[in-house]
Amino acid sequence: MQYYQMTGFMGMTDQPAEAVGDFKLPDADQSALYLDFDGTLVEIAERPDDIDVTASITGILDRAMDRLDGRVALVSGRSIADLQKFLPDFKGALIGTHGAEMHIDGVHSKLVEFDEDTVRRLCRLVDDFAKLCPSFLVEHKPSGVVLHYRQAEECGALALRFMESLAMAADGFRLQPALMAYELKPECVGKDIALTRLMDRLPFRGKTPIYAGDDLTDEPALQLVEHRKGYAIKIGEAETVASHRLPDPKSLLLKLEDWLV
Ligand SMILES: O=P(O)(O)OC[C@H]1O[C@H](O[C@H]2O[C@H](CO)[C@@H](O)[C@H](O)[C@H]2O)[C@H](O)[C@@H](O)[C@@H]1O
Repeated sequence: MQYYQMTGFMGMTDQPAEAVGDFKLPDADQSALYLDFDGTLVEIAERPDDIDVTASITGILDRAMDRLDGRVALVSGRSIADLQKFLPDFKGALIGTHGAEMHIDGVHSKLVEFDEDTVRRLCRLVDDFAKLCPSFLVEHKPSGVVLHYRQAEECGALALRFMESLAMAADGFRLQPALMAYELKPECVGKDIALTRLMDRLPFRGKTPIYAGDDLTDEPALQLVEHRKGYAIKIGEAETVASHRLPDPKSLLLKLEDWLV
């Protein structure tokens, strides 16, 4: 049994055999495009602020917005403020902080309730802890906090123990393991939950969903897209519920470029 089957992300039936990248995207006129950000659209970098949002990425997003009449959304673990910092001209929908917030048509909304005092306390505690090992990097989010250890790999186990303890003590919050990072986020947050809300409103409603994502946090969203008979695309080699796969962000950009001609 595979990992995602054990955790309930993946059904017990075999996935269809398909060579990596060997699939055709559906008619753009009938589709909506949902893209994870880090590791899917942009390559992973040493630090969250080091990512390179290339002209090719912004160009593809512009073309997709045009070709799909605005049915393009980014679905990220990053906060919306952070996404907007990297993509100031993007006019599509944004789902941020793993589904805790949404920005659409210039309107920002908070999608889940959580205790803001607890978030402030968690941020302070993680900030203090990180001072013990200067290579740690702390990222504050509106609804949580991330402890990055990419520059302090030897401290990964220590980071896990500390963040696990905080998760146990903070009512309503849970630990989210991430790429070389541990995050504390509200229990009720999920990209799939936010995505359901977005898919059910115009201009996304009734269109075939195409979702690309690389992380564990994308799996519930990929599962939702499979369920809705859309195109779930896993980026990278990790196990997945998705029926389609591409090796890296570069190949996703090429696939989208071909599709949008
Ligand atoms: O949901 P995503 O858009 O994939 O965001 C997931 C997290 O991405 C960022 O952290 C990761 O990417 C960084 C830049 O490549 C990398 O340095 C870090 O090690 C990764 O964990 C972001 O900082 C987080 O807030 C997102 O949740």
